Amino acid sequence: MDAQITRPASSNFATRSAGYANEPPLQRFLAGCYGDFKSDYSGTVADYIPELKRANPAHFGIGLVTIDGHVYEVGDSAMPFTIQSVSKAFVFALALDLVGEERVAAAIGVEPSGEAFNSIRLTNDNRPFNPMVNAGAIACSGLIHQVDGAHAFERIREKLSQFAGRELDVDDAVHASEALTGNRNRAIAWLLRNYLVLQDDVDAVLDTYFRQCAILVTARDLAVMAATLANRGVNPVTGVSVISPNIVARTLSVMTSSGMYDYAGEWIYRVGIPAKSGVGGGIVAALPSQMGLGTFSPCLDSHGNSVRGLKVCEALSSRFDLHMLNRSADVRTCIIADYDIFGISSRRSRQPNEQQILEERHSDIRVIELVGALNFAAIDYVTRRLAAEPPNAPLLILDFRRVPDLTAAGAQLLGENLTVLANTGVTAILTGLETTSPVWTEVRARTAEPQRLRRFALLDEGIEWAEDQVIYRYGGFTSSKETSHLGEQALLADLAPAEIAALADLSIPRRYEAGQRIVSAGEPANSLFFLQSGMVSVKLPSGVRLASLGPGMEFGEMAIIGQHRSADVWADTPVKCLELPLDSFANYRQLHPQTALKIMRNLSALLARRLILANAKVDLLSAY
Ligand SMILES: NC(=O)CC[C@H](N)C(=O)O
Repeated sequence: MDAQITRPASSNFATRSAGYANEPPLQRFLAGCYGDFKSDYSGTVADYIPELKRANPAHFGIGLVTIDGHVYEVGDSAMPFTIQSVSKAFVFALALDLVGEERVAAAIGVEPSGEAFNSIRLTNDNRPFNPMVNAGAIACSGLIHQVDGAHAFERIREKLSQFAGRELDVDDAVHASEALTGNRNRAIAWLLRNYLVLQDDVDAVLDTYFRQCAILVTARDLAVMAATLANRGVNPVTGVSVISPNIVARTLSVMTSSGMYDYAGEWIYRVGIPAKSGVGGGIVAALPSQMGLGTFSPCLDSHGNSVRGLKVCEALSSRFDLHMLNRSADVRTCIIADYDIFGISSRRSRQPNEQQILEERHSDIRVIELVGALNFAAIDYVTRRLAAEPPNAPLLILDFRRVPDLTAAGAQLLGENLTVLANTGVTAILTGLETTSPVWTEVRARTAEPQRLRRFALLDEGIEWAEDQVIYRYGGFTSSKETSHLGEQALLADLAPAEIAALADLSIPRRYEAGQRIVSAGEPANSLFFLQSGMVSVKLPSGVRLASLGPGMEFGEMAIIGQHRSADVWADTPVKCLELPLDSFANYRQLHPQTALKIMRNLSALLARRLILANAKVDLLSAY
């Protein structure tokens, strides 16, 4: 355990920073803690396990891992030491996972004992008080042994490795040392055997327990493990789902009430972060939905908790107000935008009669864009806002593209609300969700009126579908199969029939199959197109749709003023159009300057309209 310090405390992060020259304030704070507490040699190194006596009291490492997987490290954060009792939290989680809540509860309580970690006292019904003291932890190892027998330890090592995000090893010397001297634990184990809390071979269970305590970790590992608990069971560094959120909640509960042994009450009062300590000098602390902390310093106080580790936790909690019960959240921030479609149509360009319907009925479609992980309180707010604020649009779009998670309670409230709305004729359109999205599955399962519930991957698709419903309802639908005459083209507005006929003569009739690319971004722009029937979509090479066009609309018209195509145009249906080569058009312009002027004026009007629409969208985006 006397390996060299691999990285000096003060410089391991300075070289890492990129971008702005200064390091993040939290890194500075942790480095400050290291500086402030490293000269504190109070407490003593655990010596009842002889091998632990060899720990170097100077060692001091801090790791902190954020919910998005960023790792802060200071001091001896890469120094290995034995996990000892810190393992208890994670092995408890594993036991719950393997044998289920009922069997765990039958064997082990969840009451704080108010006694030292190695207390031999059991509850009145002869169970260990909780899984965070030795008796309860040995009982947990026993439960896992009942399932896995000789492979119990390997199962534990694997699970802890997943929590840490790397393969963990064992310190054989510490294991052997405790196995040789751990008679008090042996006494506890035999007592548990007497009450049938342990049902397997006592020595085999004890060996599993001793070995699990001798697993080697670093402060960084502990921080990742804690962050996995803080992140509802998903390791934020590896992205691996290690344990279910339900089990995480139970594990954090016993850490809160008993993680720091007979200091647990004081700890939760002063620091307010679920934590677990071990006699190897480690502490894990997990602040739900924010971060995980891991500290290592071998000198322990009279409760068996690392002195410097306690100080780091206290300093961090008080400096940044991290007590878990001192929290505030403004649910109102979960709605980032709430609007009807006035001026904000989908990217599908509409025929004039369709456009007019949408302009009149814009308040029939309400869009609410949600943001952030949504819980019970946030969805309650959304449902109240729907009840209180007009418009009572028959088409309600809820956009989830910025929502990473919806709790079961949130899904329940939303499902109930959408059911009630459906019964009053409202169709809910959830956008930003793939078919496989758990949010979609959850909400759909809880909405009793599935025919009034729709889903689209993109908000734009949802708006387009809603627009179609409005247009259909008010009788204005123009079939994409309908054919338009050249005179209906906006670019040719106000041209006399003879002028239009002359242009038609210069054009080449074209037909395209559905799915065919008509124009490619980047190629020379040497013609423009008048769409006579069918639908086309203008898309960026990335696949983002800029517009969908129908009969009577032109595309590629930017060729008049630009050298290259700026986007792809795809046929969505079979398409019939007229292609007007630019060189023919150039000749025509020279011969008919007055007609050309009208066309240029129409082009300017088209571009102006597009700019007004784009401005409305920019305005909407910047308003939130
Ligand atoms: N508090 C602890 O870390 C105790 C663990 C140690 N292996 C023991 O059982 O005594």
